[in-house]
Amino acid sequence: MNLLFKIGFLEISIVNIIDITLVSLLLYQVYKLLRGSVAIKIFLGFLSIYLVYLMVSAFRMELLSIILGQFMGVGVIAAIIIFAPEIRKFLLIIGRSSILSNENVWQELLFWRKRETQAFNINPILEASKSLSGTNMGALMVISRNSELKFYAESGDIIDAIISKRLLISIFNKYSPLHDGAVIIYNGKVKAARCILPVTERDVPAQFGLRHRAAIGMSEATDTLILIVSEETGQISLAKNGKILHNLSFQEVREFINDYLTGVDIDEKFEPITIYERNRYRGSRSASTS
Ligand SMILES: Nc1ncnc2c1ncn2[C@@H]1O[C@H](COP(=O)(O)OP(=O)(O)OP(=O)(O)O)[C@@H](O)[C@H]1O
Repeated sequence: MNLLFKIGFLEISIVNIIDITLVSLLLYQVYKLLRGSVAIKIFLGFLSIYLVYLMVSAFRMELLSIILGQFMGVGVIAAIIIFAPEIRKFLLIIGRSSILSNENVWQELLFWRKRETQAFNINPILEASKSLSGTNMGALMVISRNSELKFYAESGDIIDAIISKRLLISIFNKYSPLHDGAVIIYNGKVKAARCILPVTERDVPAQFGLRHRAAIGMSEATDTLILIVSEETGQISLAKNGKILHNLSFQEVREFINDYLTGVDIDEKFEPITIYERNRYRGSRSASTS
């Protein structure tokens, strides 16, 4: 059964409407993924050529449609090469938002194991952050609720020890051989230290150095919450889903980590980097005019 609607001389079926809605959603997701990067300009270029190609074909302009058709054919391969990092990110987003990406779900399905709650005592993380921030020691902590992040853990040194304030402070002590890089915290344990995180390729405010860029990059690639202690200012920030919250109080940090670990959706509370930049600009303008 396929219901048909008539709008003037146009006939649209339910399937057409679903098709158009899905394509619009897909294009919006691709736009969101590429927004702020150079790739968006290339993507819009491809899209315009494709639209011209469709129009030319509809008007049966054969010579032009053959030329543009050839270009589109080669263009698909070129797009795969040019957009390789974005395609990877897109697949990662699909993978991480799927319920099957949760390692606990696999364990449950395969071994009939009861799902464990990933909430654990976060006081050591907060106390260590307080101490590190007070002594201007930089730190980068990746908190994961549903994955051991083996791939990233293996880029550093595996530790697999129960978290404690002393352990975290020792790791991030400037003289410790483990201080360079990030720690991965999962299920109440420091899984690894000295881990290398993917650095974001987006434009970020100049004040954010490599530590913050790595935190944002990791939050784009995985469903984790990343805590950053700035070595320069001692300020504490959290990154989630490519967004960041800067200069947080310890109470706010506690609430965010607790919410994240108990499965509350906190993504909406984070500021996209573009908004962060705008607010900062407004803030500095009002400060200079007052
Ligand atoms: N890709 C990465 N993965 C993990 N850790 C990283 C990565 N890149 C940088 N770091 C960490 O960040 C440190 C450098 O921080 P940098 O001063 O450039 O950043 P920042 O964002 O300005 O932070 P801060 O405010 O602490 O100065 C490095 O010593 C290293 O420990």
